[in-house]
Amino acid sequence: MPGMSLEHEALIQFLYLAPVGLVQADIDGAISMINPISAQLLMPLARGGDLSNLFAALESVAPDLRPMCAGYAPPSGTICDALQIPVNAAPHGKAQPMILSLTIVKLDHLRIMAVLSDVTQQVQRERQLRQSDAWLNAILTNITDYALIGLDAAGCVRGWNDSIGRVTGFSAADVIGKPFSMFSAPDATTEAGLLDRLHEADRNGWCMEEGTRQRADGSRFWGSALLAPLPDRDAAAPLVDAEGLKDAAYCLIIRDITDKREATQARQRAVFCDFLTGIGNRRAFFEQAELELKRSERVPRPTALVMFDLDHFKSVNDSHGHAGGDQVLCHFAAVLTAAFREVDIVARTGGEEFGVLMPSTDQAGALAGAERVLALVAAQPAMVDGVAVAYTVSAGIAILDGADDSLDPLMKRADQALYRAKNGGRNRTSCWSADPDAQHPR
Ligand SMILES: Nc1nc2c(ncn2[C@@H]2O[C@H](COP(=O)(O)OP(=O)(O)OP(=O)(O)O)[C@@H](O)[C@H]2O)c(=O)[nH]1
Repeated sequence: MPGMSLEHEALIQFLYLAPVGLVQADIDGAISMINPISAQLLMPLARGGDLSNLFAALESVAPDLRPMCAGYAPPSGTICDALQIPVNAAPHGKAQPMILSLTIVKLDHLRIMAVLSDVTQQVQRERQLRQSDAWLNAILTNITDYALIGLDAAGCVRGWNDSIGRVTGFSAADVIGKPFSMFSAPDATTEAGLLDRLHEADRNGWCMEEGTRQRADGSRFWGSALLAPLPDRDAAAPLVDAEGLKDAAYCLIIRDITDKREATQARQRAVFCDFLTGIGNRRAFFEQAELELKRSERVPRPTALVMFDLDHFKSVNDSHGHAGGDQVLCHFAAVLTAAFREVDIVARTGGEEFGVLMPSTDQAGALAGAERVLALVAAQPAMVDGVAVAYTVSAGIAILDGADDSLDPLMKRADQALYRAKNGGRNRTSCWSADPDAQHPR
């Protein structure tokens, strides 16, 4: 029948193109059909390259196949399922002994079908995973400068290893059930920042950050935090032994790297620091702010931008020289650093223009921050060659809008508010509003 031959042709084509080895044989192993992948896998094993019989071809590596098939009584069914056959003779050019996976299905009392694949790499990966487990266990019990913490899906502490006490000074009673932000200094993180880390770990498989951490006694250290989601735990085979860690959703490893901080910061300074003031440069501001904006897109939260511009700076330069003007800029950068949190992104975005992006901050919080800066500048003039130089600054504030798809519209609004503060007489703050008359002047 033409239909039959078409079907047969399609089957043959499928067998040839299948990404695994397929062999059809009779119940005694005599091969009636073999696809190229099977031939490739079996050829090096078959004595004299003879591929007429499946059992004979595999004789040297799986001698019990023939009796296994002969002894399989049911009329049809799976004779063996993903049987791993180590091929002792490593193939040419490969140091790794090869491992074949073999499944044999009895189709009827006359025919069997075999599925063959090379699982060498998979087995190697499984072995590596087991090694990692062993390694992780070693960390848990032996290494002392890491604190290993198990977190639940919401980022709250479930368990820890003994070294948590050595690294952070916290005891079990202090940490259990608390969000992992408790290990960060309060001004170095926000509640939403904690969720960001969990999302980033979920998306990328891990998340690593460095920052100021806090010990139980309030003292601070520079620490790295590696956060990794854990695969679903099999209760019968816990990955780690410590109480509370085995069912954790995330693994957090905190390390005290105070001694490496200088090297890390020197590298970052070269790329992301303003050469004059030492605070973030324009590039750092744009990169970090875009990142922050993406985070607030995923987990909405208020985000504020404050743009500062020194007033009549040209006349500061004219009176005290360009070098004197530089010292005033440095003074203002130091004021900004003191006035804002570590989590805020503070940068010099232009000549005498500075930007501060404040995560998880609403208009009232941003306004308070800007007013704090104006008060500090008024209270502590810059010192230029031993002479006090009084100066003032204006600030424009804008809040991230759900429609903002980049930093540009937010900056534009903050600039408009800043322009209004300047026009309103300088040395003041202004919050952007869609209605220009309603913009909040100081
Ligand atoms: N010392 C110093 N001056 C700078 C630097 N970058 C920009 N400037 C000066 O900053 C001044 C900015 O002047 P303008 O934009 O006219 O503004 P302004 O005099 O501050 O007046 P308003 O902003 O309107 O209050 C110019 O004189 C620039 O030369 C810098 O790195 N160091």
